[in-house]
Amino acid sequence: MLRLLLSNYSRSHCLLHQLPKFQIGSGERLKNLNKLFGKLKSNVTTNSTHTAKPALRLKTLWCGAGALTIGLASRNLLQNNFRQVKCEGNRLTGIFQSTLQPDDGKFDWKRFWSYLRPYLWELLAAIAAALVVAYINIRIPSLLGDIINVLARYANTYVKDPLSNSFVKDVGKPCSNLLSLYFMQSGFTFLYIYLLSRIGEQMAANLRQDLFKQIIIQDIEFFDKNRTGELVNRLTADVQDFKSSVKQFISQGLRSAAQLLGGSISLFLISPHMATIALAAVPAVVMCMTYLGRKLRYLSKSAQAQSELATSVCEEALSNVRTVRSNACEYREMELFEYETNEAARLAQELGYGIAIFQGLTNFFLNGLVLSTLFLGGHLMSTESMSPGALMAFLVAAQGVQRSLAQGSILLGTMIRGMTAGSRIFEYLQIEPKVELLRGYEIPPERLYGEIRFENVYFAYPTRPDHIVLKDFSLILRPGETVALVGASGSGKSTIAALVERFYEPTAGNIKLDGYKLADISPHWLRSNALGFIEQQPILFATTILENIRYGRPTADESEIYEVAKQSQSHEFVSALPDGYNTNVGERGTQLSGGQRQRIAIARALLKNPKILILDEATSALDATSEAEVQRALDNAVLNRTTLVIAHRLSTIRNADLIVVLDHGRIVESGKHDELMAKRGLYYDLVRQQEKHEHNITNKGNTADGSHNTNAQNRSQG
Ligand SMILES: Nc1ncnc2c1ncn2[C@@H]1O[C@H](COP(=O)(O)OP(=O)(O)OP(=O)(O)O)[C@@H](O)[C@H]1O
Repeated sequence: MLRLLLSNYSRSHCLLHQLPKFQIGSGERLKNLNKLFGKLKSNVTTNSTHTAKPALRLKTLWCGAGALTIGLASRNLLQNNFRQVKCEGNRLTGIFQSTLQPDDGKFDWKRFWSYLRPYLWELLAAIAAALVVAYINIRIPSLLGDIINVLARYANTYVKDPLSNSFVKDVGKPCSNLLSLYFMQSGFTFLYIYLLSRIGEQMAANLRQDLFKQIIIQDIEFFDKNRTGELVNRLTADVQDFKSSVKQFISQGLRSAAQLLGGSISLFLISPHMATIALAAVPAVVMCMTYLGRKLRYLSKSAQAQSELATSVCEEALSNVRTVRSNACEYREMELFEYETNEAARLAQELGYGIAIFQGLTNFFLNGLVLSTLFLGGHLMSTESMSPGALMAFLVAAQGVQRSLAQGSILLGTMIRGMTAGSRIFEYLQIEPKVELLRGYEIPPERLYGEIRFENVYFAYPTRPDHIVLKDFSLILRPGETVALVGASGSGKSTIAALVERFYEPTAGNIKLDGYKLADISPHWLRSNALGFIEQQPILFATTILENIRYGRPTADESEIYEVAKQSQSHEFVSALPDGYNTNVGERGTQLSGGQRQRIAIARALLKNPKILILDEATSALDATSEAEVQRALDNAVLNRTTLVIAHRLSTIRNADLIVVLDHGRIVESGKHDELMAKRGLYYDLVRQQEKHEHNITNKGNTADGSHNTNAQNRSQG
């Protein structure tokens, strides 16, 4: 689908207005990624220990917290080993380690700030409102105390006439004060929650848009390496997690921080001596908690990566449901999904255990604080350095501090989740494509002839740099000529087409279009103006036929669309459909036959009126009748265009001006059809095989319907 998108105009055209905003540190990021991929390549065993190791270290730390931790450690170790065994022999073999990436990057605060900065005033207003609410919360107990004091005064008094009684007067003032505080509290609560939700939603939308932009402009190499499910997960679940954590952290964090500050000041005002002793232990506790927090962040990242893997299993199975069904693999997919989700749940539980232990330790520290206050305060009371009332007030204030600290430890869990999700989003935002879509020349229409030259091209796919696919490949495609590439499977035919499309860059040598190096030409211009690409199995979008054709050139009007539909032999069958051009083709075009999809794809390519056409085995997946129809469409399409045909069938080869026979990325023979037939080389063998194959198809056709429609006859009818 992405290749289609790149080779067409419309969606990439929209990118003109959405160029990446962030270009910082891409080199370093790529280096890190390369390192990471290098590591991941090593072997499954290393990876298994790699994921298990930090978890083990964390567990060693937890040992102090009791036997529960030891049980957990051994259980997890067993499960990690089990996972390695279980992954062998299923379609995820070798994949899970690539998603469980080590915690390499720190949270990018600078980037986070760049998303927050546009909403600075709203944020400041939200902070101010939250602080007012926190202040009101501190004030409310003392006003409640005033009311209780009045009530206590009248507790034993018999009131004859409640209205004439001074009680109403006495209680009226604190009550009206409290009421106005309640009003203010609800007003400011509304304000800060509303503002924070606005900021959160806008930030999330910006993040999603930037992430999508950044992903869709990546080189094809990026998509070879990353699974669609993973990418979609980052765009959805991670952005969602990040947004809710930021909102929660700011709103609750502000309240707790304000209360913590207010409480601590009260503690110092009541007894500076005891407050100093109580708070002396805080730095050690903070250090310990920070260490634990870092470990929890690693666990959180693994849990999120695993949940991403589970999503991609489900996404892949659902989007390829026909393949699943035809291989009767529903139950296998269920098992696989169950296994992956259980694994995600296990890791999330492990994180939950970590957070629970963290909070348990926090509570222990806080309770210890109360106990030592009592102990110390009692001692001070015994020496008459402190009154019982002051001790009581200190304890109440200490409890307020305790509550906000306990809340803080819960918030730490939220922060860890949010930072993990954020760093996973920022990780992709930083990757810059090697080939920029809009950078480069645009050849003026009057100088565009459509000559393609390969000059001593060497190429290896970035994912397999050691496997050289093209070796010293040179070829000229003259304007208006049709060149057919033939050769055994894996000989490099599709690779040549991909290089013309600039899906990849040659490792060495040059490819030129009308004398201009392809590397210097804008890939966006090239694909939207000069090249038309028709794949073996074209993919349509889940929209109408009209819009699918228009995808080739969004500015085209309906008459132009009907014209190319006629040229591609689509008009007749489309007009016969109940909704005509407004027929929805279903997901990936499944509601049309293979041949119909192919003809719509040809129409789409013709709408660009490209000088160069690339046909990647455009008819090889079709039956004889569809092939004849598509062939007629192609015969129209190639007229006056430079055409590169990746051929498996003799029909296309016979019409070609030049046939090039490839073997392991090298040209072994080339010439016209008859010349090659005469030479009896590799090409001859290929032709023999194909003639035999076509003969079999013809015989089958005869037996099935009694007709004598050979491929050749079909073509001649066309
Ligand atoms: N995206 C990719 N990443 C890594 N290697 C690839 C990729 N695509 C193809 N290859 C490898 O490159 C070689 C050439 O593949 P290519 O698809 O060009 O062959 P082909 O001649 O078109 O084959 P077929 O006729 O079967 O389609 C093969 O060894 C293949 O495994």
